[in-house]
Amino acid sequence: MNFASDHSQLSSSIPDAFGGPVGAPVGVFGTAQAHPLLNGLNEPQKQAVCLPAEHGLILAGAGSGKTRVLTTRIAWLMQTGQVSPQGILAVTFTNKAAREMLTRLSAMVPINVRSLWVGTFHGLCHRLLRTHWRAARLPETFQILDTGDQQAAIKRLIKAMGVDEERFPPRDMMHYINALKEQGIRSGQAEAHDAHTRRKVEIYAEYEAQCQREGAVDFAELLLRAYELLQQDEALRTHYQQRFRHILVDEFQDTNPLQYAWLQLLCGPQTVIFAVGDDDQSIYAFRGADVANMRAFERNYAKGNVIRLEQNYRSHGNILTAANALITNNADRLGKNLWTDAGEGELIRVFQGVSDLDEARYIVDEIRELTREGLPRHQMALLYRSNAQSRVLEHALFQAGIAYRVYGGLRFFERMEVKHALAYLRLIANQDDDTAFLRVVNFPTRGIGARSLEALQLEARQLNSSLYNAAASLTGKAGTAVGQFIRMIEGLRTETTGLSLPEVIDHLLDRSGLRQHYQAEKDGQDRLENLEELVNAAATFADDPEAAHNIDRDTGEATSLLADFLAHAALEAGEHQAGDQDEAVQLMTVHSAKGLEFSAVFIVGLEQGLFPHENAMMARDGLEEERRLMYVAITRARQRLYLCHAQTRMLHGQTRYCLPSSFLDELPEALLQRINTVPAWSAGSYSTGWSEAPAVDMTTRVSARAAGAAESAGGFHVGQNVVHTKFGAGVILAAEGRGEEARVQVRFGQAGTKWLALAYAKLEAV
Ligand SMILES: Nc1ncnc2c1ncn2[C@@H]1O[C@H](COP(=O)(O)OP(=O)(O)OP(=O)(O)O)[C@@H](O)[C@H]1O
Ligand SMILES: [Mg+2]
Repeated sequence: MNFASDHSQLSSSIPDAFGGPVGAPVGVFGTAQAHPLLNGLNEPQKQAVCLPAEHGLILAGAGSGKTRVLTTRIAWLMQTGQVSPQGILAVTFTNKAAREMLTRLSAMVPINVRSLWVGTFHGLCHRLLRTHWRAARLPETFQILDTGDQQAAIKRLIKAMGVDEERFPPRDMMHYINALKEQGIRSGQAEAHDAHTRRKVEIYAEYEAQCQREGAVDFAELLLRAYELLQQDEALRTHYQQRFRHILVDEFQDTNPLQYAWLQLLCGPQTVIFAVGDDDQSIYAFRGADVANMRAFERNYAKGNVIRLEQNYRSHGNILTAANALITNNADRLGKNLWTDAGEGELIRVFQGVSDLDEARYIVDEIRELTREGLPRHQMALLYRSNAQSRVLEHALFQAGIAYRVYGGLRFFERMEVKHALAYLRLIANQDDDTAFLRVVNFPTRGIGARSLEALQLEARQLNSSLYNAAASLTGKAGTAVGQFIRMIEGLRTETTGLSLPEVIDHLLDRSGLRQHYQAEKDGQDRLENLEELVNAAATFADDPEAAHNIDRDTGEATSLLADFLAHAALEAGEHQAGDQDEAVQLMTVHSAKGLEFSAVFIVGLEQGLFPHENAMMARDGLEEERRLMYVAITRARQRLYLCHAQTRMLHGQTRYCLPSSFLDELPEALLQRINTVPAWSAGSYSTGWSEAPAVDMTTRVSARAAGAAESAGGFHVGQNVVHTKFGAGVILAAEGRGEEARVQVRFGQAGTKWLALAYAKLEAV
């Protein structure tokens, strides 16, 4: 099938978009049920895989096989000749999930799965826009702005408009713009009833114009543009409606209204939508996801075809019972039962440490123990609520020599030096990209100062052109310096013509001076290695351009590899990091753990204010969303689950005294094994009901360590009277740690109760 970018050619090619008969297969519950692909599935799962060609919804809890059913259904539809690979559109939640799905599919059906449209909403919309850039009113070389770029672009705009950054912080403006885009609202349609909002709408309008001028597309724009493209272009819409006979959506509970509307647009009279989801795992309401979509879908599409899967194949009984007990505290659920025949398994270990450092030490000890027991490292995951929590854990793992991998932290492509190199690459591809221009015009330093840039920006505004094009009109000293930069980019463009992608990058690293810059820098070694890694990444990408799954390979049209690679860099969510190792412990936020599973899971930082997060308390139904997040976290575990919390934690430069998460109280006590390193005298003074420690070996081991530490907390003891140079007289309530880490909690007469690090605090015994 020729799937060209010009839709005028499309209609003639539609008939061969799908092969084989369309419609319900003969004997769905007869021969189909005996199909080899269905081996090992339970009855409701088989029924779901073989659902006749009607819309359907699988509503089922965690680990019940939703993703497996969805993947098997794709294979089954193709193998039974109901649809050709081109007729499938499958939406996954992450690029990693898309890759996994393709790997599984290629093992199930003997076809080249590369041509399948399987990806995230963002990835699929990007593919659509790349193919139909002209119809979408975009330049062929349009660039994707990641979140950092977007914020920088808004900041630049706010400055150019002379708007007060304090009153309209770029970050807030970014959230405002994205929220509107996610509801499908353009600046022209945005409502404003007061002066402040009117100004925000103006900024939004200017931002839209700036992006259009520069050929820049942010993440929210990818979705909105693709939606508008289909909505406004009837021929194109009809083509895709006829092409995609089967649309399959995983994690349906987390679609936002725009994504749902996009799916509806693609759904023609003959299209069948198959959605799977779990309302209890809806965790993106803060980003506009709406579980109401699931109800609407059930009402308007799935009607009678709602299948529930109730057997969980992932977790042992105790883990599942704990998850079920927790989630029953939420009101307004669609209601599901989950059971397992895997047996109860082990108790859930609940660890209480004196501090975050203690928590990290315990985790390291346990990882070593699990390793001794033969569990591969990549089967262990540390899940936390906020990215900031990873630092202490990373430090402890690093010190212990345990390989680890952080997902969703600073992605490879977001590292400063990599972004610099990519900015040169972007300028080679598209000279109107002002964000890239500003990033590197004076990096490495070329004596182009803020003044010159202001003059250039003014010139560009007057000419209504990009900075690159305005440079020629710039006179004086500023003109000379910027002119040299422009000549360098022009030189790069001619010199790199005909080179392969890795060669282009290799060349620009030298020509731009980036390589020399980091060679000369004292701590530049890491950065240099990352730049070399970028060349490697480009080589891998060039060998296997479909790896990104964003680009339409069946158009037959030569798409620019450079543009593809830049899109890949912007869309790749750090799932393909450099130094990818199988033998690494996996670290990630609970949000990014969605859909995944691990043999052993540590949920860390289970403290009030952290998990549930304090910000959530402000939002409507915030606690319920946090509870769903906790449900997701617990249900990632197959065999062993650790729930960890600490009495004190350093966060954002402050030591906080923490109470255990209220979620811990929602778990049946009989399922838990308490492990406590807080000395009795200390735990007693906070009476959280945690002091009784079960007599297991581990408890004895860690408690002994903590007790030893407490006795020698810098020579101070609980109950001692002390005086502090600033806070005055007080009494010690608790003590912990030794040496550099020794800390005491003091109740001062006037200043209240504080934790103080003895290495720094000027404290004296009286
Ligand atoms: N019938 C079955 N027999 C054996 N294992 C199964 C069966 N169905 C699913 N599984 C396994 O159970 C695990 C969970 O399946 P899957 O990831 O598809 O669940 P899910 O419902 O998508 O979970 P989540 O809600 O967390 O995304 C996987 O390891 C899967 O291979
Ligand atoms: Mg799943």
